[in-house]
Amino acid sequence: MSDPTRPSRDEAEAAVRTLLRWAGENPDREGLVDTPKRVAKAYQDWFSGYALDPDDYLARTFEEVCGYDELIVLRDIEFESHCEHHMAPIIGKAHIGYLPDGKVVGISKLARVVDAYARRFQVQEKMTSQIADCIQRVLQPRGVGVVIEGAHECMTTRGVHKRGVSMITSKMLGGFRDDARTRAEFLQFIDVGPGR
Ligand SMILES: Nc1nc2c(ncn2[C@@H]2O[C@H](COP(=O)(O)OP(=O)(O)OP(=O)(O)O)[C@@H](O)[C@H]2O)c(=O)[nH]1
Ligand SMILES: [Zn+2]
Repeated sequence: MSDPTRPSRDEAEAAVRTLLRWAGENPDREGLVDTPKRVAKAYQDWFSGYALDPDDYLARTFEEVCGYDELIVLRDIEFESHCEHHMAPIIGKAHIGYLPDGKVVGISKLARVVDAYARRFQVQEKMTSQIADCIQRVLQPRGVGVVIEGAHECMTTRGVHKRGVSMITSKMLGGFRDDARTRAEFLQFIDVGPGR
């Protein structure tokens, strides 16, 4: 059911015109006349995650894996998100590991879970937790580890103006939290950081 409090597309486009005027522009000049429409369309893309239920991606599992019970790692999952404080891009990579408990998921589904959370307004810590909690809740593996490396444009193109800074966050659950060897093996597999 659609949310009756949600603004219409016309209202969203009018808000973009207001911002353009506030920046000192004339939204009626040729180059800008279609910009509110383009921005609304871009928002539908950047924030498409609100319409998705990430749990759905993990519903289909496979059990014919000949008893495979070791670490499964998907590293370097690129994502694009936006920080909820400044609405500025966060560009980065997520790395996910889990210890299966009798069933596995198609690996693309882990990347889909990342996107479903990334395409929202985010704080990196929250996104890291959301991804790990979703995998734990739905797949119920023996453990999950999520590490995210993000570059925050609110720190590079404005404010403190620091380039080349990465924020690294991690969330470890189950065996990844309790067993130092599992955690170490995961971190060795993903080998986070430049120069690897
Ligand atoms: N912990 C955390 N902080 C973030 C994230 N994205 C942006 N921030 C920070 O959120 C903070 C918001 O601080 P405020 O003081 O309210 O905002 P501000 O005046 O624009 O701060 P400056 O960025 O320092 O100019 C800033 O320090 C940002 O660097 C994130 O994902 N996690
Ligand atoms: Zn920010």
